[in-house]
Amino acid sequence: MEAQLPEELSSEQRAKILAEALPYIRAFHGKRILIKYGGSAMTQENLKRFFAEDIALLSFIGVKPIIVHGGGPQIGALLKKIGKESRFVSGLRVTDAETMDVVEMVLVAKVNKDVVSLINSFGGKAVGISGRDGGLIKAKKAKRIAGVDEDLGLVGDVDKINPEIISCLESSAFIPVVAPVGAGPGEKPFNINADTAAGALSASLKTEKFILLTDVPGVLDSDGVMISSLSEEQAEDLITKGVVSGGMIPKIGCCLNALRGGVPKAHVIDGRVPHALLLEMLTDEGIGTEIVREKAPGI
Ligand SMILES: Nc1ncnc2c1ncn2[C@@H]1O[C@H](COP(=O)(O)OP(=O)(O)O)[C@@H](O)[C@H]1O
Ligand SMILES: CC(=O)N[C@@H](CCC(=O)OP(=O)(O)O)C(=O)O
Repeated sequence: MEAQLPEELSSEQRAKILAEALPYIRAFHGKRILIKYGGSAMTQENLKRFFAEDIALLSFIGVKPIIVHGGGPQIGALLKKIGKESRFVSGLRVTDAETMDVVEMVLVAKVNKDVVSLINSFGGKAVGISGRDGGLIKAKKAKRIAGVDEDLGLVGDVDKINPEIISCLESSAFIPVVAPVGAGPGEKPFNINADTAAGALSASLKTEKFILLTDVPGVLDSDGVMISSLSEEQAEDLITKGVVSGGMIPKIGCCLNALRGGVPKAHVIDGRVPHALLLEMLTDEGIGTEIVREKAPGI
């Protein structure tokens, strides 16, 4: 079922919500926000439009959004169509040359352009690039996965980021939309997990926030209740104690990488909620879980 907007609000309620946004608009004006776009927000028609509207709106009020998108399910669907099965190791798709062609076709030629077009249909100035453009993401072959030596073929880790292309686009108020394909040795395309690429880019660009859109309300405790705020240490503790497991482990890992790189706050938010981004950025309550950087002693 498509996500619906709630009942009509009174004019007083509308005015209150708009006025509540002012301090946030002021605080985030001119600031970079890195958003990892994925899950239902990228597949459900209604939610796709809400997301694109949010990005256009944020850009119009002077925020500098940078989007890194996923597309794992879309890659899987095309591979299935051509009769090719994927094998995953710790959530990473083992990528041979033929799979890499499909990954690039789906992420760069299809998903990326669809995201760009939808944002632009709301008046935004989105531009689609991949990590191979302008030398944005240099990749090295991923070798050790979860502490074990593995050969995943053309799967890359982020080696180096050259943010020049992002700064160039931002200086003309373009919104960069990045497909997570990096340039490996000899400029060969490498398949990089989108969460990993997003966290690394957020750290390198020192964004004000790193926001991960996913399909759960946020980080849940052992009783399944959402935790609204975590320190880095508490987040690590949840992994150690096994409260955070499966696909949430690498997500928290990417958040922690962004925080260690100097990003003040990372957020795991529910992309199934209409206008999740605006709710997180421009309202007092926010949504989802924030993970807050611990300041180094003496700072
Ligand atoms: N403590 C936790 N809080 C929230 N989600 C968790 C937790 N532990 C494990 N998970 C799992 O992590 C999943 C999110 O990771 P993943 O499926 O890889 O997301 P996505 O498809 O958005 O990339 C959730 O659907 C949930 O099943
Ligand atoms: C190495 C690796 O696994 N790359 C991912 C890239 C896309 C991705 O990460 O998309 P989601 O965010 O939708 O999962 C893949 O091939 O599926």
